[in-house]
Amino acid sequence: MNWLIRNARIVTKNGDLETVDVKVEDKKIIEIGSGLKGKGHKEFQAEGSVISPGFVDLHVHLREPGGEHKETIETGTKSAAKGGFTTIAAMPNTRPVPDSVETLQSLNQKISETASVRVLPYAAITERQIGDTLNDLPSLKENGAFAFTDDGVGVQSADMMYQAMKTAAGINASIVAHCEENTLIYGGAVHDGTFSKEHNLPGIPSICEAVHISRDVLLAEAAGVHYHVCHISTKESVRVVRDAKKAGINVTAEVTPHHLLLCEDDIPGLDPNFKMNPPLRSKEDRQALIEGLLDGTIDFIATDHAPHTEAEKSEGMQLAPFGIVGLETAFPLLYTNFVEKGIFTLKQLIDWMTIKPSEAFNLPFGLLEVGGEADFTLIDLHEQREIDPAGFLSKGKNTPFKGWECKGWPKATFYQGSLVWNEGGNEQ
Ligand SMILES: NC(=O)N[C@@H](CC(=O)O)C(=O)O
Ligand SMILES: [Zn+2]
Ligand SMILES: [Zn+2]
Repeated sequence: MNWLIRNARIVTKNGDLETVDVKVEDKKIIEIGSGLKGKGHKEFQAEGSVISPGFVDLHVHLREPGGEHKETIETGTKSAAKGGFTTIAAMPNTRPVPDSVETLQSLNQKISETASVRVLPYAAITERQIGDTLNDLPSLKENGAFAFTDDGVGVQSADMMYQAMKTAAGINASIVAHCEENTLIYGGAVHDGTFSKEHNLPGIPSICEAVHISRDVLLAEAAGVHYHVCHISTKESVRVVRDAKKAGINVTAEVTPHHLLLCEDDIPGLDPNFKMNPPLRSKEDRQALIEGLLDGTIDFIATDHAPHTEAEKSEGMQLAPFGIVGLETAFPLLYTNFVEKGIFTLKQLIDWMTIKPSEAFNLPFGLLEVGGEADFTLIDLHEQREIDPAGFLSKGKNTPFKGWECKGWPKATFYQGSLVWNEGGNEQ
């Protein structure tokens, strides 16, 4: 399908909004300008909407194979499209784990059959993510592994991490780390702080994350690899990454919308929709994450979309699984609470959700440009609506943001020139 998007507002390099038409042919953007003429192009009236490159989320749990009761590649990518995402990277904590060429190939097959946006599959660092045996990273890379991670658990052995990093460096691949030192978890379900004390619960201290990051940046320096920190959550972690960058170490980091928006003081009670890993930390930690993003220590935003069933999330704070969904609420939440309040600019927010993750991993996505992929989303910055999990396309309804009033809803998403999400009323 060839499209002519009419009168969308594009964010220019210096952050202004300019009204443009965008012409799409053969999955590519072929022209951006005003008053463009089409020849049989289908028109899409985008008056009043901002056009952004499709969002890129490098931390998503699609749960398939093995966790289809929580999410599938089909439902997770529909949820992504509705949230404005056109490229997502799928975490490997599935059953089976993509730790062999066979399991990865079968995952790729399923993606090509059922995904409605681009899915980049991570492969695991260690066999079954247990941490004992290093996978055959070169073969996995040859078969389409986007990068390597054991997300869901930390790699406990420094030697294992070092071997993985050296191997990854040799094949120009990235190591992506869930940073958690098992001997410092203490059975915690929440952060070791005011909430854990008030409710007499075991807490996960900040050092549980920061000691792994400290270890890993030194290993990454020695191995000469690109090392990426998942869901950074503490002020100590931000400091370690900042110092490592200053020392010239090739480290990048991501932060989630929930760690930017919430802290332990916002947990209303023993509600497992506020339970995720890493946990919501202190308000000083939250402030350090915002500052880290603003000064470039933290490179981009990733949702860590982690769907679980309502039954699983009803097991109480201590027993319920860690994780919350994020794809359908990320942009509206961040736009409303940071851009509308003047803390981030619209351009900063869009960059942290598009070009910044792409640059960190050398991906050719995340820009709206002539000759580039026709991956974009049209966003209504004015209509205000309440977050209603019942309306999510994701199977997961586990969000702490139910009832939050937001603006900035993606109204239509195009992936490779196809309309993959549309609230309707704009096609002619
Ligand atoms: N973040 C979470 O709380 N949960 C993730 C695992 C992870 O990202 O570590 C999950 O798979 O449910
Ligand atoms: Zn993780
Ligand atoms: Zn995760």
